[in-house]
Amino acid sequence: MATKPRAATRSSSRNKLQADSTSSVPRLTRSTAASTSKDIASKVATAVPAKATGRKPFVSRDNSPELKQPLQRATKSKVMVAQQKPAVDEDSDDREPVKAYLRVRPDLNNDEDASSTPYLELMSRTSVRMVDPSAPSSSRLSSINPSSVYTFTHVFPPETTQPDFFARTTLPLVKGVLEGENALLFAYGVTNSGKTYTIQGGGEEGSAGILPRSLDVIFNSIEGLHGDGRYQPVRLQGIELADEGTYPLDPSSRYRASSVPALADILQNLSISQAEMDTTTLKLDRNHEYTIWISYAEVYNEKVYDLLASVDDPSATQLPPPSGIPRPTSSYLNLPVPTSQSNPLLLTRKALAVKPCPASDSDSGDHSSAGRYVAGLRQLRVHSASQAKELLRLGQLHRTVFGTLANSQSSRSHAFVTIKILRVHRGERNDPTSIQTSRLTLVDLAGSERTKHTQTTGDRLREAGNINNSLMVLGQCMETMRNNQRVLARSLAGGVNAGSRLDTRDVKRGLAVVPFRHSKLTEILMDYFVGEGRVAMILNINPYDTGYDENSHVMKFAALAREVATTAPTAIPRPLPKATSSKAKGPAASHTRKVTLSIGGSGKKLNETHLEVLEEDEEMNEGDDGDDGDEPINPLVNALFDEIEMLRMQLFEAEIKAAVIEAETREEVMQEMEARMRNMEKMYTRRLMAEVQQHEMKMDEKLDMLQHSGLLGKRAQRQAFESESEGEQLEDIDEEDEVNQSLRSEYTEVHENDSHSDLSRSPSPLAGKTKPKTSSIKPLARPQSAEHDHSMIEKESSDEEVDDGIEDWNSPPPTEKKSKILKSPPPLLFESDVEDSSEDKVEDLEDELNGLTLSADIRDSIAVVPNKPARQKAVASGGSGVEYVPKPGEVEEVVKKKRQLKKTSVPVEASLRRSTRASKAG
Ligand SMILES: Nc1ncnc2c1ncn2[C@@H]1O[C@H](COP(=O)(O)OP(=O)(O)OP(=O)(O)O)[C@@H](O)[C@H]1O
Repeated sequence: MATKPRAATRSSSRNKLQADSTSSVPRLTRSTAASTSKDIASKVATAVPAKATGRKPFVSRDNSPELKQPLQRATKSKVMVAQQKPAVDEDSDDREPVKAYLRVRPDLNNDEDASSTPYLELMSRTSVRMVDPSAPSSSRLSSINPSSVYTFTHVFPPETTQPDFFARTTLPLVKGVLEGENALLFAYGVTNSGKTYTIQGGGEEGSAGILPRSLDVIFNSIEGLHGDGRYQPVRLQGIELADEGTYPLDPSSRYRASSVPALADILQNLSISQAEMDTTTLKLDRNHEYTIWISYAEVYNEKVYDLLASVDDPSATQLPPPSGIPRPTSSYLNLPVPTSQSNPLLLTRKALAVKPCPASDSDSGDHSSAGRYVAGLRQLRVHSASQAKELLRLGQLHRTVFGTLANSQSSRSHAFVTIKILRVHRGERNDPTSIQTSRLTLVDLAGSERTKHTQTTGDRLREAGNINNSLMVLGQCMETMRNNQRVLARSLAGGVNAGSRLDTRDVKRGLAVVPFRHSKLTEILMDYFVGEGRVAMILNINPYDTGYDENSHVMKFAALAREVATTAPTAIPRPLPKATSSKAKGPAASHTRKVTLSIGGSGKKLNETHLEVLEEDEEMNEGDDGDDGDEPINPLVNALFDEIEMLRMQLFEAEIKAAVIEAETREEVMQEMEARMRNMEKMYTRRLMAEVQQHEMKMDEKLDMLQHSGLLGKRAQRQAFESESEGEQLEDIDEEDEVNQSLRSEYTEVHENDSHSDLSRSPSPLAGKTKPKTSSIKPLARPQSAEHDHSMIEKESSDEEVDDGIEDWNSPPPTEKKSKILKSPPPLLFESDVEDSSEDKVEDLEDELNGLTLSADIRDSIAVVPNKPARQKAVASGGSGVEYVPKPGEVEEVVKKKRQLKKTSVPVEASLRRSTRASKAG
């Protein structure tokens, strides 16, 4: 009877391959090396041998026949086997990278100022940029780029809701677990970044985290498909018969923490909400029955503790034995408060050992591939989501109590919740070998802040050191796995290119040992990385209250994790283990600390509880979980292994140190170079500015010279003349008329004055200038001596200098002066020069004006000596007065000189303005 189904299975395998060879020709045309490479990749990605995995999760009882005992194989499943096995075999390299999700915590201070997150910028749905705010702004512009772009599977901005986050990250894993896959999800980030909020949730409506939601979805989906719990899980993936009388369990029974009003009632600040429910339901194969089991552990100070150790299990015929020493009360949740200081309450908890699973747990029968488990960790069955949440609440309470006792506001331990699902086909519920186990582990890691930032001392320092150590080892494991995978890929590529067969032993030899055993955290998680399981990581980041350094460290960790691939998970039925036998337990070391716990606050009575916490070390030879203690372990091999790991660690540390020194040196050199470049930049800028100023001054001087020489004015005049053409000419004519008139009026006035007094003088030319030029020509008094007048006019008209003085003080300088200026322009380098030259100009002009006054005296006599045509004109005018008639060309001459004077006055004015400005500035 036993051989027939086995033959059927083998034949079905052959059928599968045959079917595949015809249906999947392209796949089979790949080189042998390539297919070998897949096989190797799935098995030797790390130095710790992986389990024989790669089988697809089944969707019905028939699609994983090779996992079951031959006796249980039904012939009717052959067809399905033939169809599905090839896919299983070919896809044995079901490796996928670790998924990394980034979640940005909102600003809880409601700080709307966006500048409070200067170093984090969301670039897309999968990437963010971080810019080091401490980097000097100049270096941001330089070639040295202080910003880094990090890529994730998905980036969740601060406004992401809990349901949305759950649906995108955890729901696919929950689905996989219900179908027989294993999955690990851990939250990583610095303190206060939202890890606990993400996993467990907040207190508000709709803020339940991924853990309660996962439980809701699981129980929604298996509604009506509950198994009877005849078998219970042991270790990592083993199954054993449940204790008699523990099943069937009344689903309405509840787990209890305490029968005494206790500390548990006071420390009720727990975030796992009972009221809220996620209504998502997944479609499952209804031919299966499911039982759900929960375990809750924490790693604190490199010791593993069971957070459900003291929970009263209603299914157990007797309560778990009280741990520790007979003192006032037993386990930590049954705490009467307060107690006196002289008789402190003793809290005991025992650390659990992490042990290798027995070979029987491995489907390959290989001891090394069976993984490691926490010996003595309770796995409690739950029948409903609310029961599960209640249990987790108690575990959370336990964690909070001990966290509070450790005087810590934040989670200083790594908390692991594992939801284990046992699934069996209804028709095979009595066959333990057909039971499949799958598990989902959610890990809330302790904050990743570094000790140098937290300035911790004493116990806190030890705590922080252990946290950092475990997180560092996790990083090292990932790095080694990634390097191994690269080595492997290179070897495979080389083998394929060379067309040679690959020797797996050679490939294995080139792989490094992954240091999982260097910390409890990695030891527990190891199975997900080396064996089977899908791994996802949530990066929590709080850009508001935490620094750039801390968060960039977290980002780098994520970047590393994303480069690691894990093997796709599989559900494997396990053989029933041998009967368990108790073994002699070795003495356990213990660590005791005394703590005073104060409870109370505003409006509450202050209670003080004096506690003594006894943390016992794990027992070295505990054999309560079956045959794992029987595994033959060669002490020499173990010692050598430890030696290798130690050396590797030393090498790793040395490399890290060297890398750090190199990075620091580079940074120093870079900063020095930048400083130098900045200094040079400043120096050149100063020089440039000085040159620009000099050029401006020179330009001003040149302009001054040009203006002094009248070149600029002439050009402008010429241009104006060209543009205005005729109109300008008309203006000139007007101006000539004006001059003509003013000469006449002066002439008239002179004669009028002469009629009153011979000694009176004509008004000064300046006064004449202020007079309206449109003054009408009065009838002139008859000149006393017309001949004298005429002779004087002739004399004056022959004297150019005197004529120049007639005009206003804007009149152009004499021609000799102009040429003088052209020949030697006055240097205007110093203020005093400017002032001197302008003062000189003013003095010159005043002299000219004085000369003008003198010429007025002369003009007195001019008016009375009209020339002949003038006299004739006077007669023609009716004889009422003598009118002055200018000589031919006289008016034009005066106009010309007037213009010249105007031009000369412009540079003088400019010089005056500049000297005024300079004196103000001085
Ligand atoms: N997405 C979010 N939306 C609203 N509040 C949040 C969010 N994330 C975190 N918080 C709040 O921020 C605070 C800190 O979060 P939490 O305790 O989860 O941080 P943590 O990373 O677990 O810290 P520790 O490592 O110290 O335990 C809590 O008050 C929490 O309610």
